[in-house]
Amino acid sequence: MITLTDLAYVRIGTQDLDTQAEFAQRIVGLELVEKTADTAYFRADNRRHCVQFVTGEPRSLSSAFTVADGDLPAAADYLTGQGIEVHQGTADECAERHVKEFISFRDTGNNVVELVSGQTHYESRPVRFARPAGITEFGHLGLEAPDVVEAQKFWCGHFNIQVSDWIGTKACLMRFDPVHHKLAVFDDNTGLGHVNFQVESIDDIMRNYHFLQYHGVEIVMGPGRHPQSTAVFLYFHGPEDVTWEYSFGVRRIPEDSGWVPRHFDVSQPDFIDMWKGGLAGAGPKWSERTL
Ligand SMILES: O=C/C=C/C(C(=O)O)=C(/O)C(=O)O
Ligand SMILES: [Fe+2]
Repeated sequence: MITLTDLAYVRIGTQDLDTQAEFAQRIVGLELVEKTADTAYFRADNRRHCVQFVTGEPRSLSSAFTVADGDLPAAADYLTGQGIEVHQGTADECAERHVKEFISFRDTGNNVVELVSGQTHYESRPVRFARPAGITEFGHLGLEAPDVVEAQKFWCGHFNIQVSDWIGTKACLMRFDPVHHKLAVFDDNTGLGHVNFQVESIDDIMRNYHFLQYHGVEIVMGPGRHPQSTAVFLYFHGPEDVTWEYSFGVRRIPEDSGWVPRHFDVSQPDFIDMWKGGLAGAGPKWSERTL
């Protein structure tokens, strides 16, 4: 069993680094920490960076979690013993990621996952956000997998991960600390579902909504409120199909709470947005009535 301590970063390939970098700053509001000819790093909290774009094929490259210093060799042995192929990060790869050490492997959705130790943090320097989106931290990652049940067994079987909630068998929201979920797996082929940032208030959600609308950014969903985590959310599309999310007010589940995962019924109109609860049994549309 491997103990995850935090989320570390996500690495995303891009065919248009400049556009991604401009969107991440001007629209998402992140701090650009460093940009070279083929990579750009973005900061949202004390981590030196949590998002890295890398020139190449536009797809998710890897998602990373932190383990305690000294835990990586045992983690590598454990995964190898389970028949999972493990790559040991080289010195150059570690330098590129700004970590002391990392290993990588593939999950059941064929997503590359990295376990890192010694991620560089800037504990005292405030984040120089490119705009006041209200971001407080890198919140969670949504990954895709063709079989969510199999993915859940993988994550809960090998890591200190527990299920917080199920959305049919279409999604599983999982935690490894009191936050309702830092990892969500969605039913799809493979790849990155979305990148979440927590924001400070519900006002930030609404201000960001108007800001995104003003800029003609495609809103995927929201503003709404997830019944699972009770977070108020706003999802939007960036270049090359990257989905971003702001959310506020994620539920915390204390370790001794005896939490039992709930199963949300995907046939209900409010299954992922409790503000749609009023649609249940709403009948024919008033606007479409025949006089
Ligand atoms: O599709 C459901 C999403 C639920 C939540 C939540 O409860 O906050 C997410 O943010 C997520 O899974 O990403
Ligand atoms: Fe989310």
